[in-house]
Amino acid sequence: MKYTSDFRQILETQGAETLIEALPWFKDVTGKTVVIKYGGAAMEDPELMDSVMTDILLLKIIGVRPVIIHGGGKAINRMLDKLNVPVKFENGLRVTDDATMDVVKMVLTGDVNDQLVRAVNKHGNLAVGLSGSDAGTLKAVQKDPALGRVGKVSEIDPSYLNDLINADYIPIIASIAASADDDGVYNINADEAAGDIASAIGAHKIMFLTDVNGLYENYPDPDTLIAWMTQEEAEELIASGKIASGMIPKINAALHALKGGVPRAHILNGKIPHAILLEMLTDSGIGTMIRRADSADQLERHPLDRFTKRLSENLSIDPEGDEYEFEIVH
Ligand SMILES: Nc1ncnc2c1ncn2[C@@H]1O[C@H](COP(=O)(O)OP(=O)(O)O)[C@@H](O)[C@H]1O
Ligand SMILES: CC(=O)N[C@@H](CCC(=O)OP(=O)(O)O)C(=O)O
Repeated sequence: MKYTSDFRQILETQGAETLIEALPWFKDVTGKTVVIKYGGAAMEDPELMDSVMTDILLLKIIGVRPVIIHGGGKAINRMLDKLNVPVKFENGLRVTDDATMDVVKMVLTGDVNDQLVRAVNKHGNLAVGLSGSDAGTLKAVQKDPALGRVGKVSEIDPSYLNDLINADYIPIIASIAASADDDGVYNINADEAAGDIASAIGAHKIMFLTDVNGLYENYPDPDTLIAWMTQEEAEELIASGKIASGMIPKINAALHALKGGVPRAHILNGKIPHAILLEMLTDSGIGTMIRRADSADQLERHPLDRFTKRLSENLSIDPEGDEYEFEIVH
C-alpha cells in the first residue's frame, strides 16, 4: 500500500512531459473497455458534468471503449421533495415503494440519462442512452422486503451492450433493472450495477467517480489517501471497520468486479477537473487504484517518481545533446 502525493501542480506546469508520461498508459487502455460509474455529488454541477462527458469522449477518440453507468440519487431526492414523497434510506439504499419507484424511473431515465447523452452528443453522436431493463440487459430480484422495489441483479445479458460497444457507441446506462419475477422494474444502487456490468462485459477497468479524492485509510485525514492497494488489502480494510457510509457499497462493488475478472478498480474525485484523464493517463494517478492480486497487468504506480519505473529503466539520454529515446516494455 502506498500513499499518494499531489502531482497535479507538476502536471499543470509540464505539458509536453505529461503527454510523454501518458504514452504507456495510452497503450495500457487503448482498445479496452472501461466502465465508469458516475453519480452522487460529483454529478451536481452541470459544467463539470459537461467536462466529464468531454473527457470520456476524448478517451473514446484515443481508442478506449467507455461504458457509463449512472446514478442520480440527489436529483431523485429533489423530485421526491417537490412531489412531497418522503425520502428514506436504510444502509445507503433508498426505501422504494411503488410511488418512489415511479419517480426513480422518471428521473434516471427521463432526466439524468438524457442530460448525459446530450452532453456527449453535442460533440459527436456517439452516446446511446439506455435503461438496464432495455433488451433484458439487467434482471433483478427483490433485495430485502423492507426496501420495497430495491433489487439485486440476478441475471445479465450483455449482448445489447456488446453490440453497442462493437459498433463504436458509448452506452450510458441508468441503474434500473427489469424484474425477473413480475412485469415491474427494480431500483438498483448504481455502484452495484456498475460492478455487475463491468464483470459481465469483461471490462479492463472500473472507475467510480465520487466526491472524495479516493479511499482514505483513516478518513478524513488527507495524509492517508491510498494511491494503490491490492484486493486483499481492500478486503482487510472493509473488515477493519475503517470504511463507512457510502464508501462501503463502492468498495464492495469494486471487489465484486475484481472477483468477476476485472483487473483494476479506481475510486476518484469526479469534482476535480479532468479526474478520469489524470487517473488513467498519469503515473501517480489522483485517486485510489485497487488491483487484482493475480493481475497479469504489470504497469505500476510510482507516486514519487516522475516516470514509471519501467519507463525510466529504459530511458537513455544522449549526454551530448538533448535527444533521448526510450523503450516501453510491457
Ligand atoms: N475510508 C473512507 N474513505 C473515503 N471516503 C469515505 C470513507 N469512509 C466513508 N467515506 C464517505 O463515503 C462518501 C462517498 O460515498 P457516497 O456519498 O455514497 O458517494 P456518491 O454519492 O458519490 O456515490 C464520502 O463522501 C465519504 O464521506
Ligand atoms: C437502491 C438505491 O439506493 N438506488 C439509488 C439509485 C441511484 C444511485 O445509486 O445514485 P447515486 O450513484 O447518485 O447515489 C437511489 O435510488 O438513489
